[in-house]
Amino acid sequence: MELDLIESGLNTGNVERNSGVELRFKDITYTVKNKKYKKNSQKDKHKQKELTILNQVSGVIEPGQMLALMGPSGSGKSTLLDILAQRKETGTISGQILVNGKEIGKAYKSFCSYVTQEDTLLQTATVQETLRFYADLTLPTLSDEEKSERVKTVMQDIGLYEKANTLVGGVLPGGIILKGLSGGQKKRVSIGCALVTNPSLIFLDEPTSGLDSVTALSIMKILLGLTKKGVTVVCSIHQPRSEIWQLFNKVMVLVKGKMIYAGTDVMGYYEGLGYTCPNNVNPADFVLDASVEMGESAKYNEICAKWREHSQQESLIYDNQIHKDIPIAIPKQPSYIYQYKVLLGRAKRDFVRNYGNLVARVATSIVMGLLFGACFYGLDLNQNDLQKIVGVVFFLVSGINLIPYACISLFLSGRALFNAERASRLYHSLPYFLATMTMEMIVVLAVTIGFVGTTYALAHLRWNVARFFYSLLVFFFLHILSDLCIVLISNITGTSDETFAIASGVSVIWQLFAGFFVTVDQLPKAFGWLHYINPLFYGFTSTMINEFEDRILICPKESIIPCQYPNGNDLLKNFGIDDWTRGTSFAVVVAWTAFFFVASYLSLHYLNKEKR
Ligand SMILES: Nc1ncnc2c1ncn2[C@@H]1O[C@H](COP(=O)(O)OP(=O)(O)OP(=O)(O)O)[C@@H](O)[C@H]1O
Repeated sequence: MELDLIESGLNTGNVERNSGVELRFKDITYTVKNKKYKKNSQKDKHKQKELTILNQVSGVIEPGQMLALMGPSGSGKSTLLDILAQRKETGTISGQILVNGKEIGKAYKSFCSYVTQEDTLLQTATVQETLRFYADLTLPTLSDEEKSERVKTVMQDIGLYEKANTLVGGVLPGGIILKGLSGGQKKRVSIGCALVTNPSLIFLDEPTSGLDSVTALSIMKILLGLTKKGVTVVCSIHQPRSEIWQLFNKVMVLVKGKMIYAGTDVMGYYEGLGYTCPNNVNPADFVLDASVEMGESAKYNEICAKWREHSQQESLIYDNQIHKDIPIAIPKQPSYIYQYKVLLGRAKRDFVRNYGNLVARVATSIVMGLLFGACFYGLDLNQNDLQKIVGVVFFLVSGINLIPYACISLFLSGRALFNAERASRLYHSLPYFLATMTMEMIVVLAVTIGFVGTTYALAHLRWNVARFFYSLLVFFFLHILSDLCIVLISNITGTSDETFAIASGVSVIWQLFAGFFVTVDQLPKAFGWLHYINPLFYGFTSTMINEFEDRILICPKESIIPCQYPNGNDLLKNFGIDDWTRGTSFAVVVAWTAFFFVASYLSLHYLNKEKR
């Protein structure tokens, strides 16, 4: 039924299509550094410094064609697609890519879209919201109504109009399974995202991989429907069933990084080379098997040379063709503020629909506060309780530092989506980072109020409005700082196990040298500096001063032993922190937070790229 919708004729919404473009690539060569090559090594003297992944690959893709890019595993299909979609960020690329006979530079992106092999979609968004997010970021000049119209059209194109309000679904960070779309429907949404801008060309990396044969066929029929609208579809594909094979009207075959065929009669061409398809064999299986054989045969170079000669002649014909002029407009990039607003809107929705982490963190913080309160209920300012008050202050500092460990999987799980969306140049990393951190700060505020508020109330710490809010502010910054430290480590390592191992080591060192277990004066001189590069030391110092400065403490009456701490300042002196003020130590906490803010953003921006 869904397919009927597609085949019944598609409209293009309000977005003008750059229809009918011809894509030509000439002599594409792609090389990468050979990581196994060691300079000056006798053993490696026969190894090449560089590996050639694609070697002078040329081809023409005509408007409205449905093209299968085939070849054995490792032949360079994904690499060629990445280069044609201009998503390759590593290695050296040479050659030319022409749209209707012209090199169009930055405008190229407005003509084409790319669908990756894996569906990287936000689980908590509905189909409509997912497409609207793309429309908001890629079509910023359209009005709200026009964008809604466009999204509606795309949902019809991909046969998911009925599922507009269904969540994408999948496994949420932390392992909760959210019911949603099937694998095939998710693939359609990925295709829909690529269709929002109404591209003339759509590249798909193995769109049927991981799907059952019926779903794979329905996806390919959707793509065929697009070609009827003038969209050119280019798919890398492994071993399509014969019904899918018949949907293609052109095949390109890559073997060991070289093109050995491109055209509409691969069977006839292979027969000419001496490879005949036996009866009752799926033609796609035959093409793949024969291509593998050619790659291994002694005639491989001869076969490549023959095709190259053919393609050069073909190229001459295309060089002399007169092409329709195309509007070459460089797509308008929305401002960072606009991107931030769109990303914040999505982050809010995600936050509300995936509230498990928020609830767990706030509930844990309140339970921890209640436990602290129960253990240290109603502390007084007498000499016996002073050590307990210091203990509560320290454990608040260390607890706040440990709570962000609950977010390691949350931070890491967002990376795949971020990488994929950034590779599609949907937005810049800065608005993404700011939107993510804005939502995180709301949780941090709730956790800090829950934890610190409960403890302060029950343990009777310095309970006046100004002192309490000051402490809240210090703990809020300590929490953000600890969050950002984990974000930084997770961006560097990229795995939760390593993040946990490194971050827990850092926390132990920070806590050990925070000034509670070993005071500043007691530290061996060689380690003295460890206090000063330790954010928890400044947080502890600041809250200790807030708690004790200028406070009259209770001394035992009629005691023969002199009172140890008649005033809070004496206690601060004993901890070696009387040289600091609340303000200066808090300023250092803020400076550390700023440092981690910048460092974690830079790590996100520079270290978190798709390795394409
Ligand atoms: N940046 C790179 N550094 C080193 N080798 C690379 C790089 N990019 C690609 N390759 C190598 O180039 C070859 C072609 O890779 P590519 O992924 O394009 O092949 P493919 O035909 O898509 O394979 P498959 O069908 O298995 O997905 C592989 O051997 C791959 O390891």
